[in-house]
Amino acid sequence: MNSSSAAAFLSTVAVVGNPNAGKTSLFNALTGARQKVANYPGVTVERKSARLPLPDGREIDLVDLPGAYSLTPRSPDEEVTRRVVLGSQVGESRPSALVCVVDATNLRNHLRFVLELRQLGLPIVVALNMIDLAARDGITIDIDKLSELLDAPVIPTVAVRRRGLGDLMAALPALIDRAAAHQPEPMGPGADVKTLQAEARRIATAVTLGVGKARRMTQAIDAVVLHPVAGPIILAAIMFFMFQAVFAWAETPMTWIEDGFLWLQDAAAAHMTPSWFTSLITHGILAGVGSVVVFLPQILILFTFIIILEQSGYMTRAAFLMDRLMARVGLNGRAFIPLLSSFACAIPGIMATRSIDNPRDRLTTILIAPLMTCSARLPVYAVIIAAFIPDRTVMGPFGLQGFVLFVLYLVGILSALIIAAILRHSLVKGASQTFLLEMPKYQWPVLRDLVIGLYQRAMIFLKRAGTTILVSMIILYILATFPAPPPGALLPAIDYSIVGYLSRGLEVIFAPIGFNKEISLALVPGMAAREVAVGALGTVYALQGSEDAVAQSLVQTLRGAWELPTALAFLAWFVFAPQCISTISITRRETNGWKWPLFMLTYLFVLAYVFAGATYWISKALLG
Ligand SMILES: Nc1nc2c(ncn2[C@@H]2O[C@H](COP(=O)(O)OP(=O)(O)OP(=O)(O)O)[C@@H](O)[C@H]2O)c(=O)[nH]1
Ligand SMILES: [Mg+2]
Repeated sequence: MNSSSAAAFLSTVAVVGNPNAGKTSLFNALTGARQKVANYPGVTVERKSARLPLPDGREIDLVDLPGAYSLTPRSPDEEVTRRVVLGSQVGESRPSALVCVVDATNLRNHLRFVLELRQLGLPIVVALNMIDLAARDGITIDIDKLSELLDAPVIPTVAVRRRGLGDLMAALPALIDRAAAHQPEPMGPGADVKTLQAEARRIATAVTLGVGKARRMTQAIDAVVLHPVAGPIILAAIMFFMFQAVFAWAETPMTWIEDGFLWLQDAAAAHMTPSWFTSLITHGILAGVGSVVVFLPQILILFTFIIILEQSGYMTRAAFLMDRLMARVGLNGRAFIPLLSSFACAIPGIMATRSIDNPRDRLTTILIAPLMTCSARLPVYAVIIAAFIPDRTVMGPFGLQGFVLFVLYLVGILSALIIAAILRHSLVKGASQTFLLEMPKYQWPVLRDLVIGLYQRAMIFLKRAGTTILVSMIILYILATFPAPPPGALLPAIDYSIVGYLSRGLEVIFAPIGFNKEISLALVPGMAAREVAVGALGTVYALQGSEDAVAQSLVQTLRGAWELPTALAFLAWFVFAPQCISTISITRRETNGWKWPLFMLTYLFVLAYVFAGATYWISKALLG
């Protein structure tokens, strides 16, 4: 068979099931893909596919889908699942078979969807996933009986330990053959939800042999972490500790990276003849990119915490704790996960709003997502904090620097809640919906997922440093060195360049809020990606320094060049920072038009300006 006819016969098999059943874990384990897995419902919001070679030499196209409770979609991500499964997705062939993933500890709820899917007439195989957790809870399942009652093969699996994968693979060829032999019968009226629910219960009871010590551990932990008083205190303590760690643990690796870049700068300067090009390498690229890359350790520490909290199942408890507060400002409880993702980056956060069923709730969440402190802002905060906030302790062992970082994140969250409340009473009126959140079981984080998650974060960050940031730095450098100063010029060369003129113009706009011309200038490339602002400061100050001055880190330079009120105003600016271009464009895509992204841009700009200005003038008055 040549490749084109092979492609023509490629069958599609879809992985379907309730949210958090372990579909993506299974998909990753089977295909070697690295899609995001986390211990809460609603992680996958798009269709993802990969080739899978079967034991008999054929290949299939395996598709991972967002979790759904039924084929009656309640949110845009469930709609994706429905369309793919029913074959109504444009440009896509209907899957010829389904792998239905169910959570063995939650059969009563998960079997209902399997029964509904079975009515489609497609060949199915059931992956009875998470049997390790079932065993832990003392649940035993009669697999043969389940298979008989469902009239489909049932394969016990532990997706995260790769158990049962061989058996599952072995079941696939027969499935494809059956699909090829019969066209699925057209769907009849089908049983209603209540009937299916009752049947699911009946089957679950019939095949579940022993429910032993059950979920005693989960209940014991929940009694503490969901306690109305202890719960919020624990949540605040975890967040507080997380930001302390970001500063406390990152110091040593950051020094290494910083020293490495300084060494490179010195080495380049020493081995290359002084020229425009040498200066581009040392002052433009190394100073600019280096001042951003040093923040890699902090980003990784932050994500270690986030991933562990996600995987352990704690994040859903945090969502539960926040739900009352969020409901009070008119946010849907389902907004928690998208907002949480926005701490990494607003883009996946805004995409994750697809799991919110109510369009108004969804829009509100999209509009406030950029107020969650994304990881691109961490370098900006960190460099200013390192330069201006003394490294001393407050309250016992806790550091002032980590505390300030915690406060900055908190200000972002509080402003988001306030803005949401305002929006719900003005532009985006209407009742918001309550939601039911399924609490996942507690689990030890899977090391492999943690490592993959961190690796992916590191790559995203370094890739940006090597692309967006690098390119911005080169453009900035060129604009900062042309035209060359006239002979006998008295001011630093940069003052005669295009950048010099531009920054004097921008300074007019930003001087009232305490920004100098270097900051005003850095804000422009900062629109490409926020951390570029730091790189731009690195380059601009490196260019201003006298040629023979020893290279010093950006932190040292800023300490000498800025006053404290300016530094604080800069921090305040970035809490609201009119977001990067990518956020605007994803908002345009997800809201189908320019109206909302422009609104978002405007309101954030106004807030940033007002808050930075207020911070500047108030702190100036207080500090004399
Ligand atoms: N112990 C155990 N944990 C599992 C197993 N399969 C998945 N998990 C964990 O269950 C959680 C959910 O896994 P995912 O693969 O993200 O679930 P999903 O079905 O893709 O979820 P959505 O995309 O939200 O619908 C993760 O924390 C996994 O590590 C399993 O067989 N055993
Ligand atoms: Mg998934």
